[in-house]
Amino acid sequence: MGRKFCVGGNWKMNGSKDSITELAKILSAGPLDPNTEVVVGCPSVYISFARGLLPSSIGVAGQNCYKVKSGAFTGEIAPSMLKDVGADWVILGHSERRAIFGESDELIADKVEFALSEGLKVIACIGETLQEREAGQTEAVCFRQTKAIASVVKDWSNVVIAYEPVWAIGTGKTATPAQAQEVHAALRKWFAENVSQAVSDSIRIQYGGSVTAANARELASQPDIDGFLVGGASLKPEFVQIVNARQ
Ligand SMILES: O=C(CO)COP(=O)(O)O
Repeated sequence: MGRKFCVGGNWKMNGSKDSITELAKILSAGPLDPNTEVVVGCPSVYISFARGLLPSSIGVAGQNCYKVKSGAFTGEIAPSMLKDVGADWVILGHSERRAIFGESDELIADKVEFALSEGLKVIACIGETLQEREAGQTEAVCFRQTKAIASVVKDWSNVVIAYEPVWAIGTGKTATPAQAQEVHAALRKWFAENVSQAVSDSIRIQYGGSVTAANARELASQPDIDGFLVGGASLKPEFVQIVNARQ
């Protein structure tokens, strides 16, 4: 269908100059499948440093940003600042932002809208908790989160959706390829019915949650999985194999 496979690494609050230097060497050596778009989500204080070491083919993302240009918002970072230090993407709405920092659908939508308007590309994260899955609410939760994001997006070409079931994040409990495919297909149908067939056909939907070199190939073979958002394994040499999962 012509959707370019897109693999993101989300380093979360990990790393140092030393470890980023090592990782950049590994990613530079690759080789990385040229048919896969690669982005790494870097702690904001290291973006400039990482950008200087990574090959230009790898995009760099912030892991959060605020919803306005500048001002009295102690501790916050503006999209223009991320761009200024070398990021071209931002990850927004990660479940850790939602759960630990109390970010609402509405705040995330405001951030997505502003980041896009400032010229950043956005990886927008959604996903249900275990409790929600067990209560049969997986689709309802994912659709509600997606709807909030969709309400502010006009041009979808700079948006990637990351479906990350919260129960699979950092737990070693990966969704099975069938479980992930089921939600990805449901999301694509949601886009066809609520946005447009063209966006449904072109939007890239990543899977995230305990992706490793060992499970990436089978997940990548699913028709509606267009890439990954990788946490723990993105800090390791196996990230190269995950990037190359479609080869
Ligand atoms: O949250 C994630 C990526 O954003 C997934 O994390 P893990 O790959 O460590 O489970």
